[in-house]
Amino acid sequence: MKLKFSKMHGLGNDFVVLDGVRQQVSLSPEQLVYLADRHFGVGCDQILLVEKAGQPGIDFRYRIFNADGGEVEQCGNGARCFVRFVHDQGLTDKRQIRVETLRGTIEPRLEADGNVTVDMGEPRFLPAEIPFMADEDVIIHLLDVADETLETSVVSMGNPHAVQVVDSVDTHPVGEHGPLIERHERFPQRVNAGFMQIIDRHSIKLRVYERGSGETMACGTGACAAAVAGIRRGLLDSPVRVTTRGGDLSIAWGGPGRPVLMTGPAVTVFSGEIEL
Ligand SMILES: N[C@@H](CCC[C@H](N)C(=O)O)C(=O)O
Repeated sequence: MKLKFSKMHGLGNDFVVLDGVRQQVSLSPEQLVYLADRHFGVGCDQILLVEKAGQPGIDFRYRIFNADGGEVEQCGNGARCFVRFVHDQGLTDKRQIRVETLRGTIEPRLEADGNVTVDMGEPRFLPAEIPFMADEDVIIHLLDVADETLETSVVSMGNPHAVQVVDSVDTHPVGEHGPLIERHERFPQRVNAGFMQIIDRHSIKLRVYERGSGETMACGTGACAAAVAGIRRGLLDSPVRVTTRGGDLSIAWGGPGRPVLMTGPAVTVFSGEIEL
């Protein structure tokens, strides 16, 4: 089977994007892992699949697979690439679309300056998939990791994030703590581990060790989760500039009950065809 794909990225968080509207796409976990493999396949952090929507009023269905082949609920940098892909490929002429994901609807919009703003929906501090969370008002949880007790905020942006404040993202042991947090027994579905350094009330530096992909250059939902956690903890004010290893995102949040707006770039690198 030959599959057409585009290689895209949002701040270096890179994707293989597949058009499942005009071609038949049904991939096994092994084929997904092969596509994501940086040595034997195309190479990416996530594979994004565009499908026809299953409900009226929605433009497309958006499916996301981590590099380990597991399907997940949400991907923020991918959402920006998604709207650029469907627009540039002629799948729609709309600049703002409604997209269904495994956890609700998001609305990405292509801006005149080429950036994309995504209405990511409401964050939640009581994710059903994280059973140990007992009270939505509890915004700091103590997590024992590597002989240390970490103060983490657990935020769902559709997908789960455990975010902590660190003194320096450059020297913090992200590579050591990230995998331990990702697979901590308190997260049966595993979790994305965020490490944020507060620069001032409107800016942070962020590294994210992603569930199923390892540390990435940037994580869109991780940026939303970190900004939301910082605002709820009284450390930050909206909008927040989030500086990742791949560049900057702007995150705006009006507080509980309001959606998170994420703005940043979406870039196509090349398109190709691969035999699977
Ligand atoms: N890179 C993404 C998040 C992708 C999914 C994540 N690894 C998960 O397992 O939840 C983003 O930009 O949000």
